[in-house]
Amino acid sequence: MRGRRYTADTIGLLLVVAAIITFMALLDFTEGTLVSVWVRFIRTWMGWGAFAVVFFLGLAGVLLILANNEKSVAFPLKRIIVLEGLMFSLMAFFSALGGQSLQRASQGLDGGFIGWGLAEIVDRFLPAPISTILWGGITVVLAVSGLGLTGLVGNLLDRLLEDEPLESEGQAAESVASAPMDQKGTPARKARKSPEPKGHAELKRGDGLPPLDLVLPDKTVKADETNIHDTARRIEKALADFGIPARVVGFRQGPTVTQFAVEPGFVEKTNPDGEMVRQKVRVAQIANLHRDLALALSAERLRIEAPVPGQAFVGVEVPNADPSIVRLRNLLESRPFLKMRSPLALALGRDVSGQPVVGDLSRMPHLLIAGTTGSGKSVCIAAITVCLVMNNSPETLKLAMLDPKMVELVRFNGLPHLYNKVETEPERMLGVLKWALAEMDRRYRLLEAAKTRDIDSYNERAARRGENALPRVVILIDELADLMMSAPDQTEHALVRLAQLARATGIHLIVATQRPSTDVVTGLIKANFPARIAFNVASSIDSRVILDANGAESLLGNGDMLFLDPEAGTPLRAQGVMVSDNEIEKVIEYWQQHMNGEVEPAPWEEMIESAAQSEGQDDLVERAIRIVKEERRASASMLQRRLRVGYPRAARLIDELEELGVVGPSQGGGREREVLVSKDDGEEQRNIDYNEDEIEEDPE
Ligand SMILES: Nc1ncnc2c1ncn2[C@@H]1O[C@H](COP(=O)(O)OP(=O)(O)OP(=O)(O)O)[C@@H](O)[C@H]1O
Repeated sequence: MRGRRYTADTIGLLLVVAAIITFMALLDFTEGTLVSVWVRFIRTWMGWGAFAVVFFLGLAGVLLILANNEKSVAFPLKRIIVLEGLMFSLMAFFSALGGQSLQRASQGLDGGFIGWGLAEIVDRFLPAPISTILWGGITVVLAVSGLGLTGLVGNLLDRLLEDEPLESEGQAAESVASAPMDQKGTPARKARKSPEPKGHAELKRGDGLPPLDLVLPDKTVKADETNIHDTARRIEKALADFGIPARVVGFRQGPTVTQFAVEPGFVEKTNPDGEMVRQKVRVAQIANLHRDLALALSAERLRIEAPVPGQAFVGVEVPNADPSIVRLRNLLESRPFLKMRSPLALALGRDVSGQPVVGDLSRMPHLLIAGTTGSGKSVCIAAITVCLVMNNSPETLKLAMLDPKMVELVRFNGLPHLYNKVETEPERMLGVLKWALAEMDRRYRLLEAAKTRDIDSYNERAARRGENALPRVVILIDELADLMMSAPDQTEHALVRLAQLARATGIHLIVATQRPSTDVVTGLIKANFPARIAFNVASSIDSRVILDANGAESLLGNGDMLFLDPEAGTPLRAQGVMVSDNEIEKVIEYWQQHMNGEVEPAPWEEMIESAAQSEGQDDLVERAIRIVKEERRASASMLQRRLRVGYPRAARLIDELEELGVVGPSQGGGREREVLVSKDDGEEQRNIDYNEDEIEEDPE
């Protein structure tokens, strides 16, 4: 590895030296047997184009050295093609200008033999001076396109090369093999690594962002074809033993599971008229056999996707004997990730074929994560955080982290993106949510004053006018249950209101819980968090609470997840990204070195202080919410009476309820306010779930 690195550096250096020597020899500053032969050769064939050779040699050398030292400069193929074209058209143009003389070409003048040949071809159809003007025109267009990379040709090539696969990278991704199988279940062609893109990373990453080598790359894992072949045979046999003819027609291997494509066969039945008819096996028959298949394959757990969306087969997902770890670096460089072109692009993991699973937080626009203890939630939140801070500076992205578990997220203390430090006490966390609501309102007022629709247009306008842009804010909560236990109504209403309205103002929520019960993930919360990640859960009931579908109970833990993208509709199985403490430290260190790191007091400090001053207030708010829900009307005087508080306090409470979205705005004239939440919010959901509890856990 090290040897290869030095070789590349040496070749790069030799190319640069060759460029310098050639340049000097072209100007007659140096000579030598070899050098003279070389210079005569390029002068004769390329004429003055020989200077372009110097340029290309030098450029190739510099790019090679930079790329080898992780500082690769984006140099797209289209630019190379345009520059090459420019070189040839220049040579033809020189030749045409020089009167298209073969004698001059042989003396190493004009465009040399090549330039003369090109000019001669065109001259046959378009005699001078038209051909000269034509070559001049082509040269100008290519020069503008190649050097400025705008132009017609650049765009045209853009289109032509749109589907060109990016060069595959040195450090290949996790094993991402897939192959069809022949009749006997043998892989019909060698499993191959799918090309993992690279090369456009630097182009898309903004200036001043941390280098990608701060985070780890994937390790290459080869598909074990013998094992796969064997498992395919056992799946077919197990199904046949239950009277289900089916064929394994392919497989896709991901980091933790291999998905076998099972094509249902036909069974022969006698119809009432005594005739034999062929009937296709129903997918449900295969899906119902997941336990028997797990037994036959001696697999701990097995998930059946029946059918695989958009495919004509059933997917049987068998755990890999040797699961591999998904790392962040290759995902950050991958084409699907870069293609999102979003500052809030999230690299979540790799699917069952090893392809990157990515999502755009600004479109989700909030994310709910659930899973039992030890299933991978905290690792997921840490990976998301690292992914976000690898792509955003502390000026453009702010994070608020709430971690009642006090162990997982505190590792991020000191990160300049973080407001103050990770909050670990429930009372302070409530303060953060209240601040977020106030910040959202403040931002709406700013957007309104600037007559802009959302944070993007606001920031564009601010940039044009040289004003301060608004940073995006991501609030990460590592355990919702604690907050919901201490102040259920306030937490729910704050989360719901933020989830409903905060998107346009650039505030996003990422909320995790290990208790996907309906008193934590209430119906209202669920309805407002359409993007969800389910890690392994205890039962199919929990799985339905999170995903509205079974499946998460069959996951393997350790970052094995189902990602429900609101735009896709069906949950996608993936292995989550893992980031190590070391990677987190490096990224924090990078940002600390690049920012003048004064930790400002948290913006919610004031709110927390004022809350502390009026002790017991939270309790009062909770009671007020309950009362307006019951009474279906709300006014300060009613709260004054029911809560036995003074009028000013009751009026403040009504304002707080309005802020929380529980009651509508003042209608004037002392009229009662509209109650915006139904009495059954939360309750309704609880009832549904009691009913769901009655559903048999396994429909089998
Ligand atoms: N993406 C992953 N890849 C590999 N291993 C993982 C991954 N995610 C989690 N693990 C393993 O699972 C362990 C537990 O993960 P994590 O701490 O994220 O669980 P959790 O769901 O947050 O649990 P708790 O709710 O108890 O905090 C990790 O220490 C790690 O060993």
